[in-house]
Amino acid sequence: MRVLGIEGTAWAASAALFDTEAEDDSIFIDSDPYQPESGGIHPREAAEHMADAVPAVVDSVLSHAVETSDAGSPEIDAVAFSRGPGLGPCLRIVGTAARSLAQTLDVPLVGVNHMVAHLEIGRYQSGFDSPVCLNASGANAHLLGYHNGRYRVLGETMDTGVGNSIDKFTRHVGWSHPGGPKVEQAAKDGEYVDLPYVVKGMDFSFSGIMSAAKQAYDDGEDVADICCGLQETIFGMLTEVAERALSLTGTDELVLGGGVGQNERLREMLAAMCEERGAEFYAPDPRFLRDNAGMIAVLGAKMYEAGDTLPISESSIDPNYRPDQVPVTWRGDDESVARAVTDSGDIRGAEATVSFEGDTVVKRRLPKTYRHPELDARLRKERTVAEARLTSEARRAGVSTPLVRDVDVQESTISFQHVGACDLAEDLTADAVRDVGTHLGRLHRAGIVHGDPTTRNVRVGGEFVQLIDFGLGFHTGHVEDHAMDLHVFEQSIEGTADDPEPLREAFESGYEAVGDDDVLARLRTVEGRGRYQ
Ligand SMILES: C[C@@H](O)[C@H](NC(=O)OP(=O)(O)OC[C@H]1O[C@@H](n2cnc3c(N)ncnc32)[C@H](O)[C@@H]1O)C(=O)O
Ligand SMILES: Nc1ncnc2c1ncn2[C@@H]1O[C@H](COP(=O)(O)OP(=O)(O)OP(=O)(O)O)[C@@H](O)[C@H]1O
Ligand SMILES: [Fe+2]
Repeated sequence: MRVLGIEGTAWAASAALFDTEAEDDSIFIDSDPYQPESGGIHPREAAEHMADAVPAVVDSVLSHAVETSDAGSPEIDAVAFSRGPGLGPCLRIVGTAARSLAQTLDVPLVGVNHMVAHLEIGRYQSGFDSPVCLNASGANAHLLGYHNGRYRVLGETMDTGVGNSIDKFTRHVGWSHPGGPKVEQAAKDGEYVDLPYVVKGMDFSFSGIMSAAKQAYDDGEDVADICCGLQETIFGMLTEVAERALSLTGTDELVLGGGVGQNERLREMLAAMCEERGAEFYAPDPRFLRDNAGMIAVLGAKMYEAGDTLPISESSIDPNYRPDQVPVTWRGDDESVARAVTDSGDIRGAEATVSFEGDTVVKRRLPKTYRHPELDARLRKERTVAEARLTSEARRAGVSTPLVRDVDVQESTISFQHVGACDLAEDLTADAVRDVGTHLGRLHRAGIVHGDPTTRNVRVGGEFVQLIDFGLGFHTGHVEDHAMDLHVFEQSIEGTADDPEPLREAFESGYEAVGDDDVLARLRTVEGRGRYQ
């Protein structure tokens, strides 16, 4: 089968031929990038570039198709194109080009989600079955896992995409677009500086770091040092949430996607994290990480094989096309990112190792070699202190938590009373989830957020449903922070439950009974935020 793919969501006008029967599975790609003269990507200029460059790259791929066919014709079976997400003016040009080519060649049209393509190229090349995927691209940053016919968003940025955040900083210091490679280069000569580190469960945000980085530059801090601090902080956050996703789902395969994935330091951190926990890591070659039509053609071929083609009349583009909206027609229903976790003896959580000594649980935050040593020391200490303090304070606020028996901040170790029979993830019932809602309501009333309320951080099967793992918690009366806590919990349910809706309802009814209505109202706006800016 031979599929011609066309990409053009933002900056890369690209076409590719994927021939599934070629000996080496070869993928021929021709791309023409748009380079803004100044500033960032201008949608109108980018669209003008698409209008010029898409026909040229398509022609070049068609010529290649003719050259590599015995028939003297291109022998294309289907045309696949990026349907979204991306810049509307660019997508429209690509959509028009793809429709007319499919009609001229008289072959089916396949509409591909660009973010799912960033994921599937890594899955295809790695041969992994059901990995967690970290998409680190310009306009996006999220973790995806497949479950029940859809890719679930396990965690994502609450504001801008990771590449766009970096590019905004480099614009501030007067460097040309794209900024990512320049930050990578400059960081090599820099010394680490501290910047705000913001992770909430598997979600994260970049705006605070970026303001702090710009401020540091304006204050005369060495730009190479800031670049080093930026990379260590941002990529440390992405690696941490990726690890949390592996831990939450029980998966031992991670693939990387997106243009920021070309960064050596990010790849090094992810590889080190995976090695440390015995997981496998795969990062495609740079030409398949940055926007390219090869990934569109590869996913296009899978979709075409599954009969997932589009009538021309229904092939409109969608600038906000989310990966979790895509019906995944090319994978089996029985595949899933969520697998049973078999625990024998010690448990390796995302952050710590936990060992059981009688009815005592000893939690140690061991150093993470992927993190910069200064950042690592700071986080381990801060979180150990927060966890011990907030676990006790939560009890006083009427929330069931284990007793804290001993704390050793120097060694980042805490001893807790053993509670519950299993994690909520293993026995996910509406009743237990309702109790979690009530607990969070009480906690918020006491001015505390949990910070990482997932189905693995709740223990069930004992006298009470108990909350554990307060290491990311803090004191706050802000509605926004409280709503974020609820969002993190709901995402963890949606990531793994077969039928999340009744659980969500139970959770919110539990919260409503004691918590603040404003928080539930804010939750609705949090859910729709930070996507594709
Ligand atoms: C929707 C679509 O148009 C969009 N595409 C996109 O953002 O292009 P992509 O090729 O995946 O990523 C580009 C980003 O990748 C960054 N980048 C490129 N090389 C980098 C490097 N060595 N280190 C860090 N960032 C890098 C650039 O600065 C830029 O922000 C997306 O996938 O979100
Ligand atoms: N007090 C406790 N009683 C019983 N089991 C516990 C207790 N504390 C931790 N565990 C078990 O250990 C696992 C990991 O603990 P914890 O969540 O605190 O570690 P972590 O490394 O912070 O994990 P993550 O960041 O992945 O949530 C829990 O999911 C739970 O199964
Ligand atoms: Fe992309």
